[in-house]
Amino acid sequence: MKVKMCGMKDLLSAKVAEEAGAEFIGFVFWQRSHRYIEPEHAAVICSQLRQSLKVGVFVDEPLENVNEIVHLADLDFVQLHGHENAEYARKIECPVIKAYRYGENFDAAAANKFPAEIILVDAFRPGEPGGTGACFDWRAAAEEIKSIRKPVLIAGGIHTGNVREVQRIFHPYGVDVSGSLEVNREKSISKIQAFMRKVRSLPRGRRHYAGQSSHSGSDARP
Ligand SMILES: O=C(O)c1ccccc1NCC(=O)[C@H](O)[C@H](O)COP(=O)(O)O
Repeated sequence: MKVKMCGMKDLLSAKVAEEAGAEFIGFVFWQRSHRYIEPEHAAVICSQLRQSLKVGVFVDEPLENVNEIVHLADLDFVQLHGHENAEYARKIECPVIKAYRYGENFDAAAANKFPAEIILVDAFRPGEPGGTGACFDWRAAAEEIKSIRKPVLIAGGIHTGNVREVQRIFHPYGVDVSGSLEVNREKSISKIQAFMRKVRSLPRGRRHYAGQSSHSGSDARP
């Protein structure tokens, strides 16, 4: 099961996450988030990452800004976390992760059709596009999420104490985690390391049922 650690704001945390084995490192380019990072700062951090895939998180951002940051920071993926449509996504100049919020806009049929490499399912909290620390109703969502024919990242309120349950219910391609890695809104080195230790200690169950694509292999690169 792959791990995306999101909301990195400093080089040390990003490097520790990479060294601990996180396959995806996320940077939030939505200015209203406390995890917002200036694109130039993110570009410096990205230039120091060797193995992890670099993901830029955007919320209804003008397309030209997104593509400018893709090239500035040499992003591997853009994560669309707002209400961006398919036409917008097709114009992004790198592979796309499309986020849906269970309880708001989640629709497995729409996810299957959306021009995205990976689908992320997050919790819905009105007025907060993401990074809420809330879980969605995993059991209620499980059957519908099973019908997604692409790699799926499960997000929302995941921590060392519940990631085993996420694996048991979904057997997802990966999990996305942010808030539980923080102390006083800053990433904690020990929490990053503890989360990766926990994930690596999980029994290797059956593989993800949806989206057995090239992303399910050991190399997550597009
Ligand atoms: O993290 C944010 O502040 C954020 C703001 C706006 C849109 C998306 C955002 N985060 C996207 C992520 O991929 C988070 O990791 C995901 O929502 C899970 O966060 P958490 O519940 O804190 O683990």
